[in-house]
Amino acid sequence: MRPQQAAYPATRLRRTRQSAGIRALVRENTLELGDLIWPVFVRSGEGIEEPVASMPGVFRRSVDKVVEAAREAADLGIGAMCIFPYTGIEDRTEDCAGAWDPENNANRAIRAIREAVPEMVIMTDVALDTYNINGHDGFVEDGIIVNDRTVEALVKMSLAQAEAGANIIGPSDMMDGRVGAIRAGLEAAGHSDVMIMSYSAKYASAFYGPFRDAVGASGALTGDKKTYQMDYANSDEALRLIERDLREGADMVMVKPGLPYLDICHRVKTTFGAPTFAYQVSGEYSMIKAAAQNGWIDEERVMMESLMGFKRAGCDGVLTYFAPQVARLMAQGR
Ligand SMILES: NCc1[nH]cc(CCC(=O)O)c1CC(=O)O
Repeated sequence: MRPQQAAYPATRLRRTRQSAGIRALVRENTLELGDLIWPVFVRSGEGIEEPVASMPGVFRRSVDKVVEAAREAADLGIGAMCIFPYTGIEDRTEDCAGAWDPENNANRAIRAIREAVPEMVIMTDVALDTYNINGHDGFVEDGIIVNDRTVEALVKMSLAQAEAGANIIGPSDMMDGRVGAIRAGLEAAGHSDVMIMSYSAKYASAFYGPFRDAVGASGALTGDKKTYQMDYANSDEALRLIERDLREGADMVMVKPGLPYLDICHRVKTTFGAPTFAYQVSGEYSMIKAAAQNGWIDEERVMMESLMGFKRAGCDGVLTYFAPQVARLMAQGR
């Protein structure tokens, strides 16, 4: 589409910017609470809300506190949450068996939220890094990340989450063939309504640093994730990954990180027209928080502007740690 317009002064583009009411009439995009998914961190214990040092305003909560937070979030109008477990180094193993334990902290949280806040949409994270002794998303044999044995484990992990009551399974591991295998596993187990949001175009990014602190992976991780997460110099490859995952049965796809990858979001949405999400990751959140704490930027305005950027790029929704803050701002009618 090419806009047709008369020459100045017949066209003065400032006319449609002259007042708040006019600007509202011609506004092209909107941001609603229904677009947001709130990532939360769950840990063991009771009555615990432990701040994550590198993510101001973000906590690791015990299951009872996650349920409380879910209730408050729902009352504020947040419709979806994504559950990430924190695992200390003492509970990490080479065989990652905690990942498919029905009683792990993530699955206990899913069950408790499903019970206490039945309307909440619950998304999960599927990858071995939060249970792995070495912090990697797949099994490591002789220093190599092994694909197919990892995929079998990811299917078991997904099934345990679906059993616990998850609505959306979120494979974030970047192994090949996992979406198809998880879909087949869900169908065979009678979970045909459980959805998959694939972290399809997930880049090997330094913006995940604070998250790895939050889940206890920073100390554990040996090396980097470049043999499975994407090279940030590539974008055609992102489209191939998205197409592959849609063909394997992904209901929704995700680009991650967010702000430095809006070009990818736009290409994905215009190419495939599938439900497209971006993850505004921990490092993006912490950068905004840190600059605001220094008094260098206006936190609320930068938060809203960054989130609208995702909508403008074509995203249907965003995973963001800002979700409760956005909800409180909107509750004040701002
Ligand atoms: N599979 C793990 C996973 N799932 C979500 C994030 C990052 C989220 C964030 O930074 O906010 C990561 C980290 C990683 O791949 O190392």
